[in-house]
Amino acid sequence: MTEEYCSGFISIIGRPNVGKSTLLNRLVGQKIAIMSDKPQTTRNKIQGVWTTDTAQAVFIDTPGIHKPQHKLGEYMVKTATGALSHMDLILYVVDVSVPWGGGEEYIVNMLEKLETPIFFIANKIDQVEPEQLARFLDAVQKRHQFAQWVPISAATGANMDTLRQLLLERLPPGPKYYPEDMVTDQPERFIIAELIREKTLQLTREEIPHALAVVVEEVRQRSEDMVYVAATIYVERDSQKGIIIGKKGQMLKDIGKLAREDIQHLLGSQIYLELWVKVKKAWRRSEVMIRNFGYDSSEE
Ligand SMILES: Nc1nc2c(ncn2[C@@H]2O[C@H](COP(=O)(O)OP(=O)(O)OP(=O)(O)O)[C@@H](O)[C@H]2O)c(=O)[nH]1
Repeated sequence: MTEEYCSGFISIIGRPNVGKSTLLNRLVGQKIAIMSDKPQTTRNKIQGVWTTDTAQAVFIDTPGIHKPQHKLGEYMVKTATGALSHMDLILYVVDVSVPWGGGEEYIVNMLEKLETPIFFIANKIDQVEPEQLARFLDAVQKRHQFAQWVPISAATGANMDTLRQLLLERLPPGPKYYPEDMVTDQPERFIIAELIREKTLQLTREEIPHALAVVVEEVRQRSEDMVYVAATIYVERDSQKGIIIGKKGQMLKDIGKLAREDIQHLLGSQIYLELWVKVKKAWRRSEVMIRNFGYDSSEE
């Protein structure tokens, strides 16, 4: 039997301390940290990937879901809402051991504007009696609707199998974006792509938008101490290609040099890095998503 592979992008959101990281770690087992000194480049960064035989869930961090205190806050919230609308599923985590309050209502009001399916994750059920949990859920269910209500304990693992099952059922048909080994001990390919992307953004500054993809085509051991890496930088317009290549190819050389240094550091061996720049117009949404998530939330 051939079953269609499914994949999608999921964001875990919620107020501070509700257990988002604990839940993520339960789901993917390991956090992937992406190095960058430029905050914007890690906006919507990948937090982790969960791969099964039939599906792959990519978890994306969309910071900024909080009550805006000032203009920048409002901007952040707008960006976050934009990013959330690109997700296939949102896990909205709530701590059932503390009373439901205005902070939660604020988030829910914002979430209700989205069309993205949302699971209400009632976390820390190990902290409350069943009656208290029932009352909590009942109060929220009277006022709001969610695609699923899933009580769990991220700390103890209670009901996590149910959540995993429900989550897999929600993923649309799609490719395996990342190799399995990414969440075990070899996230090289992914990190190499991130490093190249980071250097490209760093050197070209505002001249190209953050929507740019790096695909690592090949990582091959050439000799005992030399690894060959081939990667393609995808952009949307010819003008952007020109900027990245630069005069007489100088920009691309500089990007390659900086990236190579970091990759050498990462892999602990000499690197031969070959970079191409290609224009690919009109990406599908899923393709935009794989572009390492530096997309502009206003684009479609
Ligand atoms: N008892 C209990 N504690 C939990 C559970 N899930 C998380 N915690 C604890 O709650 C605290 C906050 O958990 P985090 O996973 O760091 O919460 P977070 O939402 O990522 O927090 P921020 O990073 O501040 O947004 C930690 O001390 C966790 O150990 C749970 O299901 N039960």
